[in-house]
Amino acid sequence: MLKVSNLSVSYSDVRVVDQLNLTLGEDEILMLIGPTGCGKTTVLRALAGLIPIQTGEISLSDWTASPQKHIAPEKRRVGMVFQDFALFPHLTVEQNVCFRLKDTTRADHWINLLGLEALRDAKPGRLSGGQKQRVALARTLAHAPSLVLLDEPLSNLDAALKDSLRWDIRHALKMAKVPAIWVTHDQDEALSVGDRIGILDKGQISQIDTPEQCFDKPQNRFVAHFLGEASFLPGQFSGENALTELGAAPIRQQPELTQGDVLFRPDDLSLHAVAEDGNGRIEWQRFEGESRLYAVTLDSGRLVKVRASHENAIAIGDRVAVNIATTHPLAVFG
Ligand SMILES: Nc1ncnc2c1ncn2[C@@H]1O[C@H](COP(=O)(O)OP(=O)(O)OP(=O)(O)O)[C@@H](O)[C@H]1O
Repeated sequence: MLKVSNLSVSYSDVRVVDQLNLTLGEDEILMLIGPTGCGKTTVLRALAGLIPIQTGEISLSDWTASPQKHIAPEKRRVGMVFQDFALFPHLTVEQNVCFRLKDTTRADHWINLLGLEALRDAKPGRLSGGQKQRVALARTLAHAPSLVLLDEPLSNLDAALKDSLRWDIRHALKMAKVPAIWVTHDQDEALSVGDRIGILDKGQISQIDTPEQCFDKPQNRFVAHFLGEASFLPGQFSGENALTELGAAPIRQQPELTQGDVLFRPDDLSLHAVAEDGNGRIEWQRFEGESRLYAVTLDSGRLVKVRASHENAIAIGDRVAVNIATTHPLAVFG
């Protein structure tokens, strides 16, 4: 189990990670997500022992590191997978995976499991991006790490490959029964692949929870905005209901609040075109394949985003009626 308490890291005098706490279960996958420059890679580098830490403790199975007690990277049993694969170009797939291994049984297991058998003798230059990343993962897992850190492992791959490889990586990590922290910029990846998500903001964890909780019950507006499209409408609260300009909405009760903003995800609203009346006008639309995302400027001047079927094509500038479609309680903020 990984336990990180009060971890702070600075570059020169600038604090980049600030009093970070987290605990990871035995085979848990934590997705670390946050705006550019918020400190995600720095957290990984600190856990791997590649940079000194200023406060706190990191402990994993049989070691504990602190500012006073640095543990060398090679003593930590932490495996890293990078976006640029970091393979040795002059070595074959097998030699890359077995690099510095005395017992290669485990290497054979991962070469097999990650579908690399036919490529054993190939050099990295001949491999596709997805194959290279499988080799990098096989090499990491063959060394029986106690923790795996993945820094945007899929960001150099095309969309179709990303989608299948993310599940292969998850499956392999679960088979290896090893905890992992996986940094990504991709919100869909974070929501779908992780057991939990940690949303980092300026070096601090803003929320750490299951994907469902982070999406449905964001702790603050930053998290609400960061994980998917978010529109806010002011409302008067009464028990489990809010009265908004679009009518009554079911809300998650917050007894201390009598008014505030209601969070609407694009699927919480519906819209249809109207010849006249209605309550808004299409500002822009984004075709998403199976669906369309519309931005509607309501007559109040507020903007809401609504997802509709791809068949439902409405022109920019057209009048629409927007309604509350959800029956599940929505998050509210004071
Ligand atoms: N070696 C370094 N020396 C000084 N400052 C650094 C160093 N590495 C990173 N930083 C700064 O620390 C902050 C956090 O960087 P970090 O790479 O951890 O962010 P990140 O969340 O991984 O960003 P991104 O999503 O863009 O990869 C940034 O402001 C960055 O400029």
